[in-house]
Amino acid sequence: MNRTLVWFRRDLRIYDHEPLYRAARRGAVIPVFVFDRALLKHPETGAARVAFMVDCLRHLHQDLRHLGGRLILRSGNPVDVLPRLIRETQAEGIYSYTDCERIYGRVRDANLHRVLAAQQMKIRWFEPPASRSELMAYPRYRQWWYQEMAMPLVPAPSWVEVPAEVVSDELPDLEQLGHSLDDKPIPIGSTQAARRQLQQFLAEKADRYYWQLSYPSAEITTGLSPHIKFGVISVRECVQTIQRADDRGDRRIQRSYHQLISRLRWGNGFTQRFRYLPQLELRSLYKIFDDDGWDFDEDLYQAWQHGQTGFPMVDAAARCLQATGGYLSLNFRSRAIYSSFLSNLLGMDWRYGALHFMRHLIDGDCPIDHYQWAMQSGVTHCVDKTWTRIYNPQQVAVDRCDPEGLFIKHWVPELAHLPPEQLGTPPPTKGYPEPILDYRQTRSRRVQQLEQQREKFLHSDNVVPYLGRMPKNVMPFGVERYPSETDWAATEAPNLFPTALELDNLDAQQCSDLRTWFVAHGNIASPKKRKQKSSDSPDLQQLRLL
Ligand SMILES: Cc1cc2nc3c(=O)[nH]c(=O)nc-3n(C[C@H](O)[C@H](O)[C@H](O)COP(=O)(O)OP(=O)(O)OC[C@H]3O[C@@H](n4cnc5c(N)ncnc54)[C@H](O)[C@@H]3O)c2cc1C
Repeated sequence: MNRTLVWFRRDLRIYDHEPLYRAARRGAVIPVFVFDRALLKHPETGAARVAFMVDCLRHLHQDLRHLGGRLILRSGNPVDVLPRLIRETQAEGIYSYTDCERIYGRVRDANLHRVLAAQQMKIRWFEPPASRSELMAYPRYRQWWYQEMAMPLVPAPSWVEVPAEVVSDELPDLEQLGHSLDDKPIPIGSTQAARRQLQQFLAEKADRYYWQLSYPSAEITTGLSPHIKFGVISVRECVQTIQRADDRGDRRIQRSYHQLISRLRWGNGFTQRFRYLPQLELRSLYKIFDDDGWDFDEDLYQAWQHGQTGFPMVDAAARCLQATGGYLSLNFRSRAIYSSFLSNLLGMDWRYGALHFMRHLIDGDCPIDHYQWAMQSGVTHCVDKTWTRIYNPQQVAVDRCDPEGLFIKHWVPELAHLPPEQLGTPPPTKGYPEPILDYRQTRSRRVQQLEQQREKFLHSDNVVPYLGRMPKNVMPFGVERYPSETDWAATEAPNLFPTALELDNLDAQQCSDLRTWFVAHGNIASPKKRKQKSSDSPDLQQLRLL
């Protein structure tokens, strides 16, 4: 009987999983997950996310059990573990999805490729839905994405036969993986839980989602992000479930569905950008922003991390992130206000912020997190000059995101006695710090700086010469702050799989296609246009600022 090893990574599900389905049709399967120290000890790895992942693995094992199989767990470097497992099980080779989340994973997969080839062993890579190897312009990708989402889901295999003699390690606990819990509540990690979340959203929240997205206290979003990060549910299944759901002819629900599907597409789009340009994990999109350098002040960084800036909306977000890992309670808008404060107003390198987020977010996903950070810092979509988004963290933030002050009062109880209209700039209060910066001054300094930096490339037809290149040194950001396993990064300019775009070899058409990934698109109104539409109802105005 044929035997195939199916290597799970961030695709911890049995449904809509092509490698598993095809392997099961070939014969026996060895479904394996490898606890990889390089990832467990990456500076951006957070304990809460590892705890969630362990729960996903527990449920994946149970789901495989229902199909007659089980999950085989191993620990070590996959480049050593997998060839050994192939030999031990006499499997013909490995089926797996490609993964473009991190440079580390792409270095590992290139090494694995080489080691397997040297031993005449095979690996077959599958493209995850919504991932493309070739460069295409963003509008075409967007169109293709909808076609891809409409493809039938791959069914779960009817049976998974795992050879009886293949043994698995025990599922480790968090301490055995080198982490300890920091009191963040961990949601259940399973396909069933993700499906329940989505159903609950459709039944109870869809009529308000679009309208209350900016209010963290409304907790109106789906809560799917950690599940999507680990691939416990496929984005395609989410999209099809939403499209099938009854909208009851309600325009509000239709609008919410549309908005949610767009957001799912944005997430995939960020991964695709990383596929083209893995350097985005370590660098700003345009070289000039890193060449000019950033400010850094450890005391201010600490104040920002611990919610001691004197700006209640920022401090509430800071404390919420540390206490909850952001799950459901730290929505897009509060993440954006919080991040903009560090990079724009304090002028600090966005990578310090992205690092802190990744160490705490349960849904921490490198392409989304790093790209969002870079976007909020104004160093990505800036060919369009209007795209300077510096959030005002004072009363404007309270009025637009927390008009009743519920979020702030929950996380900054020192201010619970104040009315909402004082929460933007609270009067001196015992136990609560004075503001650590002057908003107007710092904002205008940043706007000036960004405009000067952008001048360098803003009027060029071809921006590719100005983009940051893949660095030779791939050491992750943050290794000097947190003990990490980084032997893999010792090689200069390592090979990557999938390979990155070679920016210096693009033809004119490719340069122009690439540019479309980094400009604002038609369906996103520029701040100027939003102002012109100010005759809209307050609800509509507020939403356009998302
Ligand atoms: C600085 C910053 C860092 C962020 N870091 C992450 C991160 O590490 N992981 C992460 O999943 N999201 C991140 N986001 C995006 C967004 O805040 C979260 O996706 C959302 O809060 C997750 O909750 P949800 O699944 O309930 O959201 P829902 O609104 O229900 O969205 C469903 C899914 O759509 C996708 N999505 C939603 N909003 C966005 C967005 N703005 N950009 C890209 N994809 C989106 C996500 O996959 C999300 O799970 C970040 C945003 C900012 C501003």
